[in-house]
Amino acid sequence: MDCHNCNRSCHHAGRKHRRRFGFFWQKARKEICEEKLLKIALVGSPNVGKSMLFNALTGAYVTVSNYPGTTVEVARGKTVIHGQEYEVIDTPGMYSLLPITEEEKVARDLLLEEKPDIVVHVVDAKNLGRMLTLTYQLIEAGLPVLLAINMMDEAEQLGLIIDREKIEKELGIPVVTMAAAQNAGINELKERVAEYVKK
Ligand SMILES: Nc1nc2c(ncn2[C@@H]2O[C@H](COP(=O)(O)OP(=O)(O)OP(=O)(O)O)[C@@H](O)[C@H]2O)c(=O)[nH]1
Ligand SMILES: [Mg+2]
Repeated sequence: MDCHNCNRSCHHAGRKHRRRFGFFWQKARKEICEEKLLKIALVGSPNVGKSMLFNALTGAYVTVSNYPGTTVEVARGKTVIHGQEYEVIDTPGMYSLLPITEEEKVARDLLLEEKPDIVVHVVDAKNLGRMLTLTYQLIEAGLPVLLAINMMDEAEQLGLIIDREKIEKELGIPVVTMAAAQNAGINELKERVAEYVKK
């Protein structure tokens, strides 16, 4: 049975509520399901650390399937932030919202069709300037974007200075710095995601 609010066959459409509401279950379920599975999509160029961030967020319960009609694999998992469950989608690498490769087309279609509650644009801190082009495209497309500047460990080794607050002001979206390979900045990212979806 699918839940009316979040369109999935889920635990809030399950036995617990049915037992509680008994005969009136069918009528009542629309009102009682306040919980909604929110979606986080991880997007960005190839090799920036999307899958590493995906693994850090989701842990063990992950499903991988081909995007319909393609050979491109999309991984989905779950994470919980402050008691709220989120589906996390690891999208194939994309350079632009105007797709050239099949991977880019899948990533673009996923964003348009799945309407994520938050789009985390993962970028490589060492190539920030070049990668911000996609950030602007995502913002212009009206998507709820959060910028995650990854590989800060390598950027720091190179002596690069990244002014997170300044970038945040200029872009007008939340910006976090992180090093997914070292599990650094993951909690900060989660906090900012929670803040963003609350608004
Ligand atoms: N030094 C460093 N390496 C990282 C970090 N995050 C990811 N990597 C490395 O970068 C490489 C690419 O990471 P992935 O997570 O596979 O990148 P991706 O964005 O999923 O790449 P595609 O799936 O090809 O689009 C791997 O070798 C990771 O170990 C980081 O914060 N610091
Ligand atoms: Mg990947």
